[in-house]
Amino acid sequence: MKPITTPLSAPAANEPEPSPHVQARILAEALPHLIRYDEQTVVIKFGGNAMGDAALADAFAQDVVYLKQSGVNPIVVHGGGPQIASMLKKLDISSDFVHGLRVTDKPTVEVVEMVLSGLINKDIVSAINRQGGKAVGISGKDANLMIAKKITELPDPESNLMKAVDIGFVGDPVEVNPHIVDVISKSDLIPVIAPVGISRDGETLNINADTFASALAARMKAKRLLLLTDVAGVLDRDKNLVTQLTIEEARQLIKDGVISGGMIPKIEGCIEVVEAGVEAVVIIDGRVPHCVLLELFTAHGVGTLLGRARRKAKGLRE
Ligand SMILES: Nc1ncnc2c1ncn2[C@@H]1O[C@H](COP(=O)(O)OP(=O)(O)O)[C@@H](O)[C@H]1O
Ligand SMILES: CC(=O)N[C@@H](CCC(=O)OP(=O)(O)O)C(=O)O
Repeated sequence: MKPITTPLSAPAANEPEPSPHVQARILAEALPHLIRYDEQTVVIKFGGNAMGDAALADAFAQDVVYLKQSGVNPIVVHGGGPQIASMLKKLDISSDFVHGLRVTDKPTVEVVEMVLSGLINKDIVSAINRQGGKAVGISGKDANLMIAKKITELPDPESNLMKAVDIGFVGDPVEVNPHIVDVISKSDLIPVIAPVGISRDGETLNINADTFASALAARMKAKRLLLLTDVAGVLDRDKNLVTQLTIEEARQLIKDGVISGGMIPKIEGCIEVVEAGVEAVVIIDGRVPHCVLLELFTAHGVGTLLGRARRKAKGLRE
């Protein structure tokens, strides 16, 4: 694991505009990346923390439209943890987390669905459409996209052995039917998906958005899965950014407690995705404007890469 000390940060407000010649060169330099991702599926998970800032959310929407216009096939899965938390607070409903997952009773799952499939989904759809795209919002319930089963056991933090739990209406994907996503994205439309699933007996289940995006990316054999979050990437014990992780190193960081909270389902999802044959998953810093374009269309990576693709040198990707 090689820490880097200078992750790419947001540009300064007074940064000078590049000259037209430089702009043209930048476009020309993007060409090999455009060819590489032509007609490839890229699943992008837009985390609830990453969507807090309106300017950043607009930059994200612009990146998604840019990808679609460039011949890439972007599929957006969104989170909304902080937004669910603030709605629950308004309604005076308390909420706990176990192993990075929200304990979800019946009233909570109703709020989760309203916030994710209603408010947030339509906000993102509108943001993409404002940038000239044509987004369509769905959830894992539509056309049985994400069939899930209630989680009944989780690793015990002390023994690391699986232990029976009851965390309510929280689901783990068991069957992914991406037909509806294929139909939408084969046209000029961009699918935007809320991470709500359905059980075989018709119960609504709250699914962690990283887990949802990972299951979809794995099933669709996506070229890349990008997970946007509110940190520079995975941080080691000394809070340095880890630019690249193997599956074994990732598992060890969870066991050692260096990876905790919401980073656990992210990393567990990443491991499954890479094992399912997706070339690479990247956890990227959603606080950096245009982080999606930076990651895909420049040689500068912006987070932690887990997968088969290797970085050439510090901060750079092959
Ligand atoms: N080793 C780690 N490196 C980076 N972040 C970590 C680590 N361990 C725990 N975290 C936490 O995981 C959070 C990201 O997960 P989460 O809150 O679910 O974000 P999102 O809403 O973007 O999915 C970080 O803000 C950080 O608090
Ligand atoms: C089971 C579970 O924890 N579900 C999540 C779903 C939203 C989510 O994952 O949002 P972020 O990506 O913004 O964290 C929750 O209720 O918060």
